[in-house]
Amino acid sequence: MAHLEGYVSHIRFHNEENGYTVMDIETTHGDEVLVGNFHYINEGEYICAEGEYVDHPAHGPQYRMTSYTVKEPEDKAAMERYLASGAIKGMGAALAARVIKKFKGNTFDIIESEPERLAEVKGISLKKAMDIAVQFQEKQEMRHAMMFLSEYGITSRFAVRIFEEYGSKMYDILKTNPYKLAEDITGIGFRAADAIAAKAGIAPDSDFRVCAAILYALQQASLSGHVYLPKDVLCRSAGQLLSMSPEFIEDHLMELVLDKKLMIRTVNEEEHVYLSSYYFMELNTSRMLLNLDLEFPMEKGAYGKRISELEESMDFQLDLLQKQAVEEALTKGVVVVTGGPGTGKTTTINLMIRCFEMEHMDIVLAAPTGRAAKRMTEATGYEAKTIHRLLEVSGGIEEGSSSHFEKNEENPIEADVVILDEMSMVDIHLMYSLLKAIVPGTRLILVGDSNQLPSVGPGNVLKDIIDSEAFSVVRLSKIYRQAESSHIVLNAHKINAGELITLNNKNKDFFFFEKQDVRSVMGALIYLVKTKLPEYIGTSPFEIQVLTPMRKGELGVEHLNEVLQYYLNPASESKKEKEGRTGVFREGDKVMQVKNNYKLEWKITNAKGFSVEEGLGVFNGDMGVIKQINTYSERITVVFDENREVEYPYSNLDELELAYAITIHKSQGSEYPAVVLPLLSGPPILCNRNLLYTAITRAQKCAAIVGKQSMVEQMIHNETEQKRYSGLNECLKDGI
Ligand SMILES: Nc1ncnc2c1ncn2[C@@H]1O[C@H](COP(=O)(O)OP(=O)(O)OP(=O)(O)O)[C@@H](O)[C@H]1O
Repeated sequence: MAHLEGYVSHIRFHNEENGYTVMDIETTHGDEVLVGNFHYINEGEYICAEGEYVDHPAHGPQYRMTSYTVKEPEDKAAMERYLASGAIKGMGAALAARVIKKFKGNTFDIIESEPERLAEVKGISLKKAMDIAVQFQEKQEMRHAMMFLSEYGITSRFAVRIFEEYGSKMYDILKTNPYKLAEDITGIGFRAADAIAAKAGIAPDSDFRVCAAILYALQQASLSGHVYLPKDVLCRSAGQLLSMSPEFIEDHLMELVLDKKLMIRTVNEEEHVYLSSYYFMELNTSRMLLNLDLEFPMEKGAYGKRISELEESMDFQLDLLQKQAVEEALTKGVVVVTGGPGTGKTTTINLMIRCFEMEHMDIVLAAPTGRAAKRMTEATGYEAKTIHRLLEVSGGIEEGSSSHFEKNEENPIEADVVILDEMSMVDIHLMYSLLKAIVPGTRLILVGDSNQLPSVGPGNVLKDIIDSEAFSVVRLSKIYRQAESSHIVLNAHKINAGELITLNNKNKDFFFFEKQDVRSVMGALIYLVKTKLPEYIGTSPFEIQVLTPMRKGELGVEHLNEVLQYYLNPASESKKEKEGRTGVFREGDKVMQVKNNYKLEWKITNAKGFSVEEGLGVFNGDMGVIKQINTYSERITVVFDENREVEYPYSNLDELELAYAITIHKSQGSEYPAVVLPLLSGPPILCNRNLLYTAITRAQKCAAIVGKQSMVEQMIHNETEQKRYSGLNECLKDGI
């Protein structure tokens, strides 16, 4: 063990995650390279480290630290060095020298206890003096906090968030109830908090621990789409987390109910346990929907006349259901139109729009994703917005709270009719936010295919609304898009009906390639994406979307992206790269935003590089291409649809993923010129009919399956949908 001490003259590298740092140290006998896990360190500080000298194979001799302390600067020279190091913003070398010259060895005492005196130095105003003092104090506190948190195994990245959230209360929270971190700090879950609690010596059967596990189990359930959990399911799942009996867990439920953190609703003698926020969200969604369902009396003759006028201007006859849909849209407050691909949903929306136009009504169209909104615009000739844009997302507020929209009950959407497409993708959060912004008197028309996968977020909104039988529902079933010319449509309907599909490749848009193992699937897939399909439909390989059921495994998203990146955007000297969470990002890569971020700024620039439009928000599922990686400013520029450019600081990179391959779940609501599906094997709970149906219906011009026919058949026969615990249906039925 050797001792090393000196000033940090330069920090060469610092990993936020684990604190690993490489720095140059200026010692009395020359410069040294010091490496180790440092949690908070600034250039200009004086370090006393214990450790050993090692000879790194690539970087040569260096000193590897095992423990260290930061020595407070005691003499004039050390103080001047610290102040001049850039640690305090607005203080450079010249100013630091003047301050030290004036206050000498008392400088730090003055900054701490009489900071106003700093203003006696030329170039420091009273305001600047106070600012220096605040920064100085924050640095001291932060270092102290970092050292404290590192003893609990907390990395610098989270330590900063914890300190910012709680300030000096943090010490108390860590010692008494570290589970609070799981509630308040994004990125810290129950398990991380539990590990901290164990280090803090908190008893395994403490109330805090059990309550935290219950809340965590419900939060995890919401990530799987559940709005509530039945009591027994919840107690079992929290019990498993803690290795405790469900009965022990049950005893703690009431505590959380009294604390207003949980709500319990009894339905058919079964107790449904909700996080309070979800309980009220569901209840209010139900109430607001029912309030919208007004009658708009109109004489039969009047709308009959409208419909005949419409028919006269068209080259085909409306079927009875389409007529019914239009009639109900004119006379009811809430109408649902559902049906599979090619059954005339878009045509029906267009008819409704024409009728509303005749009545001089204000019509607003929206869909959950940018891509779906774009399609709606093209199909109707009316501008359709994303629901987020319609609600006017405002930046600065975290996802999950519903108050991040400018449009709400106080500032509602001004329209006579709101028509929403791709309703199967709308989760309970979004529906609730949307309904808050629609006042009774506005008609709401919900269009979607209830056989698509349910929304990624919690809830089963479209299905619940249909199943509740509380509203007019028109189920379109006749397939109009000519079956013989589109095997995508024909096969989608067959799959939905549980019928096997013919995989003989005797058609123009639906292909199957039988392959028995991963290697052969991979080979065929690469050939299809890189060469065959771009030629066949006349597009670029980036327009061919690989969809897969899973994230993990050789045919999962992560591995497929690695392979496809290698073939479609290989490394080259001219392309910069940056290591991300799941792999390398490279200039020219196809990427996708994987969470809603209401704060990210985008801009559209003209040919001369001037910004012509700007806005906030990039949403889950938005796809783009990496235009530039700037290693100097540590930012990645991505160009999304409509040439929207977004700059991602490196710290936001976990919001991006490579998107050569994406999960079928993520593809919902989007359509692609061609889709390739590798289907070899997968867990039955995931690989069901719904999933195959959703994947196939994403393809516009061409769908190709590569894998085993038996797997395709298995999926068609597998009707088991993952159960979603959602109570909207019951609320609507009960009229609450
Ligand atoms: N009553 C009808 N008679 C004849 N053709 C019709 C009728 N209704 C719709 N069509 C035609 O059927 C085709 C499919 O209709 P449409 O695009 O409205 O279906 P969709 O349900 O919106 O399909 P998708 O969900 O795949 O977009 C269109 O070409 C449309 O013109």
